[in-house]
Amino acid sequence: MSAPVAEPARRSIEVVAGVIRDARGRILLARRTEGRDLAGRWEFPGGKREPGESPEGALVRELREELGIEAEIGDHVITVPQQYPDKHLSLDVREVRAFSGTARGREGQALVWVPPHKLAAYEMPPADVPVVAALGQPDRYLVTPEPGATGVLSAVDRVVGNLGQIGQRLRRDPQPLSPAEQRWLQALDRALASGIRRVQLRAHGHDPARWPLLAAVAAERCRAARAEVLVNGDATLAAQLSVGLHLRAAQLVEPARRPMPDGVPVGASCHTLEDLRRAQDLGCDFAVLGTLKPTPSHPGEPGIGWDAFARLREAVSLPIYAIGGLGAADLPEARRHGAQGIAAIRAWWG
Ligand SMILES: Nc1nc2c([nH]c(=O)n2[C@H]2C[C@H](O)[C@@H](COP(=O)(O)OP(=O)(O)OP(=O)(O)O)O2)c(=O)[nH]1
Repeated sequence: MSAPVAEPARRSIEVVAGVIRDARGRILLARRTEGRDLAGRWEFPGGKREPGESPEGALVRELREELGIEAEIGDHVITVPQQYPDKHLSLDVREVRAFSGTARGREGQALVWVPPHKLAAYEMPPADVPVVAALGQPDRYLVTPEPGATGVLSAVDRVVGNLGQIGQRLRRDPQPLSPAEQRWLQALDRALASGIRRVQLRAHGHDPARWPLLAAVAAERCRAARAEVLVNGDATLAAQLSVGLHLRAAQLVEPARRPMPDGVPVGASCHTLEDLRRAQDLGCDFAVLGTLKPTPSHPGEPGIGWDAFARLREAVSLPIYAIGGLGAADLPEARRHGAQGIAAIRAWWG
């Protein structure tokens, strides 16, 4: 009998990279030169941390060597753990608060200054997808709670064929909304006023005949606040309201391709590595992973904790929100484990 073949040991590298902005707010990317791993891809300037070096010290040295600038290191943005075929990467990204000198590619690398909203158009290594999202997308994802007790519906309200008209009517005359629904909309308004810019409209247990109408009004309020909206689970309703779709984990097995057109946001709830891989294969824009900590809404579930979150996150190249028993105080820790931020009902509800 032959001895079991040991898996080849994977190298582990720690890399620090900087977000360098010019006076116009554009961000500097450098192109990886030929003959190196991931050649041709664009990256945030930086490099490997040497033994004994602090992350800040390593970044100052790398930016001096690669670009000829003297940098002042600012806030932590995100640390992305990422599994590559031949190595394990930890990519620690920092803002560069200020720098002196003119950035030049001193190692023959091409440089480009990119407006933040155009970063996603540049082909970058897998670990940079969560970095670009962390720089431009909300770190708080509100999941709405159940709207509560419902009122009486008129026959007209039951006709959900023309949501646009019904939504218009409800906005002019809020009478068809029950007191519980009105309180729910007021809480949504407060959440939007507090700065929430990504919302999942979810109404487990709400009267399904009333939900499309309430969702239409809620979507309109989110739009007015320039918040992105995704409807939980219902692709037809999402299309009728012209909003995004948030897939439940059980729905990840159904579609063979992205269920909404490009440009319309698609999120997914994930619990396992398989869920995350499916979400990535489907072309989801982001995922929600949990449950992170024990929470009253999931009694008996211990929560996976941050280390397990990071191990799951590193297997895919997706922005991922952590969910479950988390709030604003957990945002820095979330970013240290590669999370886009925190998804929550209670913590973000008005
Ligand atoms: N500087 C930088 N590196 C990145 C980014 N994204 C990303 O995956 N990386 C990876 C690519 C490399 O594997 C590693 C940076 O290593 P390096 O540039 O100092 O050295 P290298 O090419 O010799 O890397 P390696 O073969 O030793 O892994 O980090 C990024 O945005 N900036």
